[in-house]
Amino acid sequence: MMEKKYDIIFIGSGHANWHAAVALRQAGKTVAIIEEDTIAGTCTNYGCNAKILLDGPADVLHQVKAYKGVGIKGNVKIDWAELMAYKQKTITPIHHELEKMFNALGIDIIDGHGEFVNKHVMKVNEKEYYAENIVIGTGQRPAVLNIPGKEYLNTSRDFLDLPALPEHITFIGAGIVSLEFAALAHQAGAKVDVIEFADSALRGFYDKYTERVVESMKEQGIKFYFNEAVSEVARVSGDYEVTTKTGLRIVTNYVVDATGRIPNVEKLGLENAGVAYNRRGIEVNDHLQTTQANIFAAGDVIDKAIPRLTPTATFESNYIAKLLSGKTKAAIVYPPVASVVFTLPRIAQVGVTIQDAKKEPGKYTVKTIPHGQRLLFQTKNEEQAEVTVAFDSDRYLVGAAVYGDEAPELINFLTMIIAQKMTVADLEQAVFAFPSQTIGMLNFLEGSLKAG
Ligand SMILES: Cc1cc2nc3c(=O)[nH]c(=O)nc-3n(C[C@H](O)[C@H](O)[C@H](O)COP(=O)(O)OP(=O)(O)OC[C@H]3O[C@@H](n4cnc5c(N)ncnc54)[C@H](O)[C@@H]3O)c2cc1C
Ligand SMILES: NC(=O)c1ccc[n+]([C@@H]2O[C@H](COP(=O)([O-])OP(=O)(O)OC[C@H]3O[C@@H](n4cnc5c(N)ncnc54)[C@H](O)[C@@H]3O)[C@@H](O)[C@H]2O)c1
Repeated sequence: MMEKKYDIIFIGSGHANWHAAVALRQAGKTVAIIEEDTIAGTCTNYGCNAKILLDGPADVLHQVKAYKGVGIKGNVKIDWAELMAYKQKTITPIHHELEKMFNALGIDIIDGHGEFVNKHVMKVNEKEYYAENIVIGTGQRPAVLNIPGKEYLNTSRDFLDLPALPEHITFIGAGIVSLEFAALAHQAGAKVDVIEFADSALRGFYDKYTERVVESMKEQGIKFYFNEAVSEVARVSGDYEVTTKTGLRIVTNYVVDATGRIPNVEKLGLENAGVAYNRRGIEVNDHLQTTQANIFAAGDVIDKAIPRLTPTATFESNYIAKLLSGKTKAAIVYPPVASVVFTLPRIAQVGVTIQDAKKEPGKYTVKTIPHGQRLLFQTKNEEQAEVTVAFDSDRYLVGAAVYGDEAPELINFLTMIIAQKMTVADLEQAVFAFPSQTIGMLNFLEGSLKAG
């Protein structure tokens, strides 16, 4: 029996979907969101927000340690249980607030697992719902290694809810999730090791800076094992023994599997709706339209080359809102996308990667700005803080990579210059605050950037 009819049904309530759901409802459309878990999705509940909240004191501690011997004495430490209680208190209300907003706007929330019956009909708990358009924003889930002892592996979501900090934590994978959590767990007082089957960490980021981060984390006391594939986890007298194919054995208190994330495309009935997908996600065209004309996809679940991040999911959601309300017919055009790894120290990048720019010296000019060395007074005793920038042949800034604790803010500043194609003359239209790392950056940039 058909329960109800809508203009648009969204599957998933994360950033990929809820911005469009709100905008389309405000534009007068009838809208429903199907959600089987917590409203607001990964970023809010089990990703970015929860992570950055726990990272706050770790970041402070990291900076305190940078002043040891040059102005700070004594030890400060993190009370994990207190911090976790603060995290729950701050993060938990957010999904309730969002739910209230949906209710107030008249967006129906359908609680349960959504599955396509055909290209217009979704089934949830044996009830059927019709929609003219359907948007798939089902996100990704953590990959779980298929090895003996996989039942002992914890995910990023488990880690972000740990009531007590284990004494010894072992992370499998040296990707973004592992290294961010490793940095934070170390500052919180845990003994930490990272096992990675490749020979380097944080693939895709500028290798000079990823190597520096790993070196810095090693100096802090975090152990790294590269070229090691975990083959088994066993229970040994209350602890866990992690074994790799080469025979490395680590006895630990807690194991986090952070070996990647996989798109939620199974058990969605995509075949019933004629929606094509592969193991990287749902296939879409340049209008985020799937192989079925009335069905769209957004966010992490899309098979895409750009980073799977909250701001990219939000950008896609805003685009779908414009498309389905008739405000645009144009293809989606992605602006430069900034990515940050919230390790301690942090790294970030945007636009043309420094690796790619270096491969084409005739096309790009690469410059290094060692602001930690040259302007140490503006950093928090961070001598290694550095930015590498790439300019095109017209001297526009087209790419940047940042190493240092202020990477998230600096990359946003550089992203603005790239996105707006700013020249020295444009930048001279504002007087920036001093001392600050941005103004330091400007002095160095001005020698290479297009004059006006
Ligand atoms: C630990 C961690 C830290 C992160 N940190 C950052 C960061 O600092 N910055 C950043 O930009 N990004 C970060 N990310 C990535 C970011 O969280 C994602 O890019 C973002 O959440 C993607 O949004 P989405 O809406 O596509 O997917 P999600 O937020 O995952 O939402 C998908 C929703 O769909 C629901 N769903 C799935 N299938 C069905 C179904 N069949 N029926 C009903 N509901 C369904 C799920 O329950 C989920 O709520 C992080 C991710 C993780 C895991
Ligand atoms: N700051 C951010 O923006 C942020 C933070 C966290 C997560 N995210 C999102 O989550 C995704 C990253 O998730 P992730 O860190 O789990 O994945 P990832 O792909 O970044 O890293 C996984 C790592 O695990 C390694 N690995 C795979 N199998 C292994 C094995 N058997 N043994 C040892 N190592 C193995 C891989 O070589 C890789 O280095 C990102 O793509 C991003 O979308 C973003």
